[in-house]
Parts: sequence; C-alpha cells; structure tokens
Amino acid sequence: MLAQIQAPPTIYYIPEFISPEEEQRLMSSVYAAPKPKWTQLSNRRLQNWGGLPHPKGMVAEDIPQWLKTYIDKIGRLGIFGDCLPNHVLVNEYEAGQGIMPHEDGPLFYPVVSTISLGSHTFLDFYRPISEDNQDSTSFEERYLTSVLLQPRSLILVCDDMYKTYLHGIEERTTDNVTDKVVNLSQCEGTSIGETLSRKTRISLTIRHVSKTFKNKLIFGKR
Ligand SMILES: O=C(O)CCC(=O)C(=O)O
Ligand SMILES: [Fe+2]
Repeated sequence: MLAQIQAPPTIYYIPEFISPEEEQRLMSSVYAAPKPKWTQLSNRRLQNWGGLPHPKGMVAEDIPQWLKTYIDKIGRLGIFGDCLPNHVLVNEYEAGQGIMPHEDGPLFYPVVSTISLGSHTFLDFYRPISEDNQDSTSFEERYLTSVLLQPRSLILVCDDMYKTYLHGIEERTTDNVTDKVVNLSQCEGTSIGETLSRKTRISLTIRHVSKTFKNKLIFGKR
C-alpha cells in the first residue's frame, strides 16, 4: 500500500498526502497560534503541541482538532504499533534555514511522520560514526542520501533509518537535484539537473512520546 523508497530500511514517501486547501488551512492555523506558542531558535522557530517531550515523561496536553485530524489520518496507516501519535512539533524554516544532523532519540516511538507545507526541502541522511572506522567523522564523508520533501507530502522514517542514521536539513536557499535524491521517481515534474528554490517551509512532525503523565500535579511531586 505504501511505496517504500530505495534507501536503508525504511522510508516511505507519499506525495500529495494532503490537498492544497488542507495545506492552506494548516498554515493559517499554525500562524493563528498565540505568539508565546512559538519558541525561537537561532536557525528556525517551533511550536510544541501535545506537551513538551522530556526524558522523565511528557505532561500530556490536549491537541487541537486542526492537528488531531492528521494524527488520526496518520494513525490509520498502522505504523505506530499499538500506539497512536500524541505529539506534534511544528517547525518553521525560512529559505536558508535548516537543522543540524541529529537523531530523534529514545523519547519517541521509533517512527517519525512529517507533513511538509509551503515549500520543498531536502532531508539529508548520514551514517553514524562507526566503531571500526572512527576516522571518517565529517558529515560530508558520512552523507548517504537525500529525500526531496515536496509541499503536501508525508514522509515516514522507521526502523534503522530512525534508530541508526542521522537526519538534517542543510542551511541553503536552493537545492540541486542529483541522483542522490532517492525518491525522484515519486516526484512528478522534477528531474536531475534542476535547481529548486526554497521558500518558507512549515513541517508538522508527528510522533508518539512513550512516557506521559496526565497532569502537572503528579509530575510535580516526583
Ligand atoms: O522539519 C523537518 O522535516 C525535520 C524536523 C526534525 O528533524 C526534528 O524536529 O527532529
Ligand atoms: Fe529530527
């Protein structure tokens, strides 16, 4: 049912997961959030919905209906085992902004689902530093592959691609389409040799935080 792409296990890419109208509505809802909902970082801003993930557990907060619709839609894909997503991280990147290569780590069930709005980007994957080859440490050497995330698409990163490999977004305003883009066959109208200009992109990263608390009281007493 889901088209898996040619990369280490397992990445699924679904173009046009939402309609242009849904994309507009979601972007309007993100920008309608009260200003204090935004956390400004040096190279992007973000909103947490569902609570703040923490190693001791997340104090679960209600998620608004405009996001719940998509949590349910993704939940129905059956990729989160017995769980359902309970957290949405909204990231906003202006053209030229990105996120350093990282792992999402053990706070989450090892599946991440991301809807892209407003612009494409390249999500780049890197090998971890291996125990037997400590020399090869630069990200350039460890670079593996890129996935072109088109607006309105959904990407699912599971298994080793979640647990072992790192992912990041380079701070660039344009992206050159090369044969390193593994999902080109699913990106209609895009071909090798093209240069794509980034605009402001919003991503909805939808995950399951394993450890949660119902309210602040219980959390506060620990
Ligand atoms: O914006 C994205 O698509 C990736 C975000 C990400 O990797 C994260 O927030 O952990
Ligand atoms: Fe991440």
